[in-house]
Amino acid sequence: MDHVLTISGLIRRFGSVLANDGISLRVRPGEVVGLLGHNGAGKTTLVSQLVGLLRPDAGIIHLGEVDAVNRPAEARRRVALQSQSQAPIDGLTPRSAIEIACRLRGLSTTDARSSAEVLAEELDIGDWIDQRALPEGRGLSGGVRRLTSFAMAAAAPTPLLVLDEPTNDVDASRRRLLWDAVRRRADEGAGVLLVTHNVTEAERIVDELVILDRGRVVASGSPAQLRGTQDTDLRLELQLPRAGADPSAELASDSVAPPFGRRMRRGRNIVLTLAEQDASQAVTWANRLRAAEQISGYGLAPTTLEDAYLGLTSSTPDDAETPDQESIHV
Ligand SMILES: Nc1ncnc2c1ncn2[C@@H]1O[C@H](COP(=O)(O)OP(=O)(O)OP(=O)(O)O)[C@@H](O)[C@H]1O
Repeated sequence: MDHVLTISGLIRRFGSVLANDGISLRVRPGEVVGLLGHNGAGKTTLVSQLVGLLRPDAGIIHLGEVDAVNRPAEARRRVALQSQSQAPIDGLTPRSAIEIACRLRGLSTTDARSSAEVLAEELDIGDWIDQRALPEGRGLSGGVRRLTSFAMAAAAPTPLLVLDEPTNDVDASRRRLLWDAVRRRADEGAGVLLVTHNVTEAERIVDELVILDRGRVVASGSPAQLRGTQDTDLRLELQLPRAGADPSAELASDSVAPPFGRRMRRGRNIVLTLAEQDASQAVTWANRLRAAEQISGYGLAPTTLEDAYLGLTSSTPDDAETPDQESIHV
């Protein structure tokens, strides 16, 4: 099947910063591809190039058959973008903003009207659809503005839909509606590139994930592939006491410990993966550690993509409280 987006060997520098360092990725029609990365990983730089706001230093960007670097105006017609910053809708109502976005993409007045109605219903923003956005964030909440931005991008069908952190400021129940609306656009044939640093949310709706770290692709594949574990695998999280040695540091010489897969440390928490059949041995081991006050508590649950993601990417300022993060395969 032809790809709606093909990026190959993309390089973009800002002075001495290599913001995109040879990135390659593809999006097929009907597919949601998540682009994950910490702050500063290079996500927005990539998006800006594919919509023609920045020119790459090297590399290929094709939107379908169109070379987006050399024919940006033509490429722009094949992609709709919900950018990370709020759409400038002050003075407009959500209804008029969505209808204008539709008209700019060539829809008739009648189709623009019905598209705004459908999206208001889909996203449950009917109560504010005729309320005017005012300067300085007055008139409409951040969440309704964000949903309106999404609706403006999604209202007229395009081969590629690019969403840069679409759920910022949106409440939990409308987030769900938004994800359903994204999935629906893909099921209707659009390719979706979803840019986010919210791993848990992305995991629920994406078909493929591309993980960026410091401008480079460090991993890509389906969520199950990236978790790097079997669907039945479990994670045992040990909480260490404030001043205690790490009881998982000497696993090889611990005869009671079950075989573990991946071991990751974040501050005072140790996450170990294990096979389902070793669960009861793991609980016995953890109970013994707790009785000996070597740990203050533990939890056993299915493995998460977030564990794999944190193992693949470099530490961020968020990890400042947990400077001793390390990822180890044992
Ligand atoms: N216009 C610019 N001038 C100089 N440096 C820039 C510019 N834009 C981005 N950078 C740098 O390029 C790197 C990648 O930034 P980018 O905004 O693409 O990351 P990001 O993954 O989108 O981050 P965030 O999640 O915070 O939006 C960072 O080191 C950033 O400081």
